[in-house]
Amino acid sequence: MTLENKQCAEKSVIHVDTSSRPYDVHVGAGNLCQLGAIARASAGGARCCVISETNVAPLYADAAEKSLAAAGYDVAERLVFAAGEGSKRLPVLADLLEGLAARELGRADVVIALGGGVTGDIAGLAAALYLRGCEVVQVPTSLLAMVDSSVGGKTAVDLAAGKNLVGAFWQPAAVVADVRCLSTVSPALLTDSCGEVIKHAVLDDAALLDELARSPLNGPETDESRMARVVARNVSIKRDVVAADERESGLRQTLNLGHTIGHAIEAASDFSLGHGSCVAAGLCCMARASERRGWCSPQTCERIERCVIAHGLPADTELSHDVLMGYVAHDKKRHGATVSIVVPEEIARVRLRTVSLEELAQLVELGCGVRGA
Ligand SMILES: NC(=O)c1ccc[n+]([C@@H]2O[C@H](COP(=O)([O-])OP(=O)(O)OC[C@H]3O[C@@H](n4cnc5c(N)ncnc54)[C@H](O)[C@@H]3O)[C@@H](O)[C@H]2O)c1
Ligand SMILES: O=C(O)C(=O)C[C@@H](O)[C@H](O)[C@H](O)COP(=O)(O)O
Ligand SMILES: [Zn+2]
Repeated sequence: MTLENKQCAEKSVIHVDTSSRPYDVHVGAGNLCQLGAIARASAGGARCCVISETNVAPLYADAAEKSLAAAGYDVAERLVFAAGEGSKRLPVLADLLEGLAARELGRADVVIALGGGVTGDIAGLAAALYLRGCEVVQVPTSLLAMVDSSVGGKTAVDLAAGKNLVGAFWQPAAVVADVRCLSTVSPALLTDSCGEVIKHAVLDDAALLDELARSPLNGPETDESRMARVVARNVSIKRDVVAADERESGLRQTLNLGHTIGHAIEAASDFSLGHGSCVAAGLCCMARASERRGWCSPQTCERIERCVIAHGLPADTELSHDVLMGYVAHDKKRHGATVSIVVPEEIARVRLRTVSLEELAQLVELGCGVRGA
């Protein structure tokens, strides 16, 4: 195979057909230089502004802006906020909105969200709000953002009461994922992101789960080609769900697998633990609870735990059940005295259950902190 063909083989385009707007997710090595052309074809507009953060902007904003200018955009001065979950807050959102206004972006102009899930969430929300909605192109640079947060249109900031409590559904005009950007990601962040990859495999792809358990995605066997394939498969899994249920009235709630307990672990750590690691721990806790309730087999639970542990991700939490329940009580999926949870039954089969807070407390007792007990 010639080099040119090999590069073509690593590229894929996944079409996402949500009811509010259809768009394409471009996955491949070296895609960043195509950003301008993809934005022009999908979002149009005359002017654009890159929103990024202090770690990612020095690495990739010049290349992104060069590509945008080459495609004919009038590129406004970029907006850069402090990296980290601590920035996913209303004051930072307000600064970004003031920044877009100061740069005189119009409603037909384009926000470029360049970064990990934090950037995608807050820049996506800024785009949803600014002038009651302008175009956004998502350019995910972390693995988590490539496989999950850039796709599906959930945007949000956090409140003191919990994660993602203020947000909007706002689909991008396009997603441009360049797996080459992962070359600058730290091993710890790559590992963290694998939590959402494993979640997708548990939801819909038993063969992928077993492949990942044998050969972890954060291991030495992963080259750009494998990474691009796994990212594209993850995007397809998420695409199928969000296309069927964009506003999370049913099926989309399954994407919250591992999140009821995961979000609680994340908030209790004051966001010092990464989102993907917390999802991995929450997923294993729910799998163990499911096994002990007789909802899934020991083998199913073990396959999930094995894959999580093979990636060096946490398979449990040491937080007390009281602390966990204190945070779960603020979960968005709580409706009065009940909470919606996602329970693994088999690999590639999960069930949504509505449980009382008392039942959830029992599941937490069964699934969390059981190692060595
Ligand atoms: N909207 C959704 O559907 C959705 C889905 C999953 C997660 N999320 C949200 O995403 C966030 C987590 O995303 P994340 O893990 O990407 O966090 P993040 O954006 O904070 O990125 C993690 C770290 O990696 C750095 N980074 C990102 N790309 C890099 C690169 N290419 N090279 C070097 N450093 C890089 C960042 O600067 C940061 O320090 C959470 O806020 C979570 O709630 C949203
Ligand atoms: O896209 C979705 O839907 C998801 O639930 C994906 C999750 O991985 C993501 O963490 C999402 O932000 C969680 O949504 P929330 O509504 O529980 O905050
Ligand atoms: Zn998540």
